[in-house]
Amino acid sequence: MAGVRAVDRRHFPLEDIPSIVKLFKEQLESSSEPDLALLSIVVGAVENSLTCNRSVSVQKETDTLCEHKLPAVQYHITEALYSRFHASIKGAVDLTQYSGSKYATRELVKKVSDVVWNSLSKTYYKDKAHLQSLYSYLTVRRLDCFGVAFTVVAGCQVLGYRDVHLALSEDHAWVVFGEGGSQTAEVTWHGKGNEDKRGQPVGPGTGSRSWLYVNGCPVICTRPMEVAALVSAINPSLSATSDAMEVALLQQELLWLLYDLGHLTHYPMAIGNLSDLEEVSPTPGRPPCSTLFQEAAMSARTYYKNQHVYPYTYQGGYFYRHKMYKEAFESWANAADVIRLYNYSRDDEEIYKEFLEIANDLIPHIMKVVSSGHSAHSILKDPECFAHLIRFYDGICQWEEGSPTPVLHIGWAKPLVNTISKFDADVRTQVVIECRGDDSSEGFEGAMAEPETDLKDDVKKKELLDSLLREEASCVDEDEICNNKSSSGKGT
Ligand SMILES: CC1(C)CN=C(N2CCN(c3ncnc4sc(CCF)cc34)CC2)S1
Repeated sequence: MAGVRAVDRRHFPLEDIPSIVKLFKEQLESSSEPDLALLSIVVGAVENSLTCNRSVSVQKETDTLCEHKLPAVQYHITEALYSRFHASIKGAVDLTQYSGSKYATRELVKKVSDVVWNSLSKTYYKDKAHLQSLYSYLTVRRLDCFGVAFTVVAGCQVLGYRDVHLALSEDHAWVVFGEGGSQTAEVTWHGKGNEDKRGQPVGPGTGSRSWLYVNGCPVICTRPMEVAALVSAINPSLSATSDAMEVALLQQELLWLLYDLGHLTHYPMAIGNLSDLEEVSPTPGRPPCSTLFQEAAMSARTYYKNQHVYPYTYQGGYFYRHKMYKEAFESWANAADVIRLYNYSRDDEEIYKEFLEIANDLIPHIMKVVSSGHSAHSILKDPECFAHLIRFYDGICQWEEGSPTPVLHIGWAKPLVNTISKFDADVRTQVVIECRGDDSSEGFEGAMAEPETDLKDDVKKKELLDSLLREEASCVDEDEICNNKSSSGKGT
């Protein structure tokens, strides 16, 4: 039985960001484990008070830079919620039922998941914001899918199990437990209308090569990384168009604390979250966000066999917003090099939407913007840009190959053909796209190499490309293609 860790009164009331950072620092540097329940209740209380049922006009008045006063987090509220969580978990789980082993069993993990699951309010909108913390769970009995997984891990910590940890893919969360974290268990739901698999090991997901389980390379959290997950999950959004600045600043400060303590090194998405915050309001003396986006990508390559997509879409989005279009193409091509060896399955909608937006919204927008200019340095005359785009589209085509669910449809073909046909033949023929043979594992590693742009023709790929252009020409305005071709001096 874990001793009930008294909430340390000394820190309260928490009235500003430095006092909350100090609480987190002490928890992270104390000898025993950081207390997930305590920290989640505290940041959930701050987030709730600053984002829920607040008129934006009020927000404007208090947004002066000098005062970062937060609505005070009182000791007695925190202590009451903390005790309520301890009592509900310990009251519902009779530990004498679960052998004397210091390791959790599947039955124990499932029991904690059931206690959380069955205590949630019956009907609520699961995708709403601000449902990720223990504050939400303990006050309104509402949690999102990540929140359920996090609360199960916090519950197991209350029961004294130090082996139960959060496992994170880019769109799902589950737990590992047992000696060496060798066992896995689903503890929450995923997506809409899917039967939950709670209690089952993370099974065929990895076999079916679906992105949802990142091909066996999830982020396996330590306790401090679970703190990083709860901090990453802080949601400063006040509305679809505005954020509560104090909540964003709190999240940024806490992420820097975790970064400095080394707890983000193996957590690419948390580094990406910090980079996004730094892009909006850079912290003096800290690395630029462009460096942080690169660190996130390096973390995914170093620790997760480059099987994560988001580090490259974080980076591509940054370059796009800063009109660094060639760099954006390269990041998106790197993202496609990740997805190409997955098979698209029904659980992968989130990443499908990500690639759809890049291919059919962001790239067409770039093409429109650069087509108006006539600079000699235009990306339309740059063979490396063309190479990045081909690598991007080819990665999506290969993603579809062998998948149970189709990816491409006519809606993809029009923007694709429009984009490619913006590059003149004399630019296209400067690009070599070497086929990396059939060994997908070799091809996979190779995919990370820079695309060859030697000035040699690769007949096979070029024929494929031209046939694609010809074939799809019927669906795009004939004249437009012909005009483009005639301007490049080369008919089909
Ligand atoms: C490039 C982007 C579209 C920008 N934000 C992105 N994300 C925001 C933050 N995200 C995350 N950030 C930290 N940790 C986690 S764990 C997880 C799976 C559900 F548990 C998601 C996620 C998800 C991805 S990807």
